[in-house]
Amino acid sequence: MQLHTFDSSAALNQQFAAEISSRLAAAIAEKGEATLVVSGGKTPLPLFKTLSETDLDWSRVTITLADDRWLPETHADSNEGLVKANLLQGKAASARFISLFDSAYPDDAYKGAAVVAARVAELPVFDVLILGMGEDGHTASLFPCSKEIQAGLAADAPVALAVTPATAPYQRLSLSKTRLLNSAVIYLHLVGPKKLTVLEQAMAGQDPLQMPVRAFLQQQQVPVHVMFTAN
Ligand SMILES: O=C1O[C@H](COP(=O)(O)O)[C@@H](O)[C@H](O)[C@H]1O
Repeated sequence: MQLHTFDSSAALNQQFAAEISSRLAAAIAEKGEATLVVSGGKTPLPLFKTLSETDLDWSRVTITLADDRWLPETHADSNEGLVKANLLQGKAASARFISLFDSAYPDDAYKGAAVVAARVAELPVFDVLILGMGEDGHTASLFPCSKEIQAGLAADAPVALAVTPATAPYQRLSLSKTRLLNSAVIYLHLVGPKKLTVLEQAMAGQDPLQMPVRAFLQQQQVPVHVMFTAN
């Protein structure tokens, strides 16, 4: 794991967006297409705006989420709604988006999970994966408080699974550890001093069931860059 610390959110976003677009451009040059996986929550909003203003052949980029709340995109807490309103705009408006929600089962992520998993299974190796982290050490929707945590971290997990966190609202749809690790590079995007304290706690112990973000920070399969700013 490499920790990159920035003086401000503006400096982080500028450097981070440049790095992401350069990796996506390299993937397009090599394969004709690129895949970007982002996270929801409050942290990535300014990054999404910067990315949406970045020159790139976005029509060759497929974007999906590491996780989402099981909600229609019109709901204020939908990560899909957030991405569509803030990232799939401007220069990035032509990117293809793969939803982690299925309106055929609007109230039951467990019934819809297989349909979403089939969509995600068609995607190649993720060229760029951006993860966030909660103060309980969850990442994507791999929550330590959920009964699905062992399944989500298992080597033979399906690519996506339904999750019900005990300490956070809504049923969720999360990509599994195995699918998330099928990435060329992973970025962990952290803003604020509390997130640094949680990162230090995650690095100080080993059990991913207690802090699932450890499954990404403490592995050797995929390079991980932590992009951090205190403010
Ligand atoms: O519940 C979630 O939280 C994490 C962190 O969110 P933030 O608001 O602190 O940035 C996020 O990465 C995840 O995608 C989301 O579902």
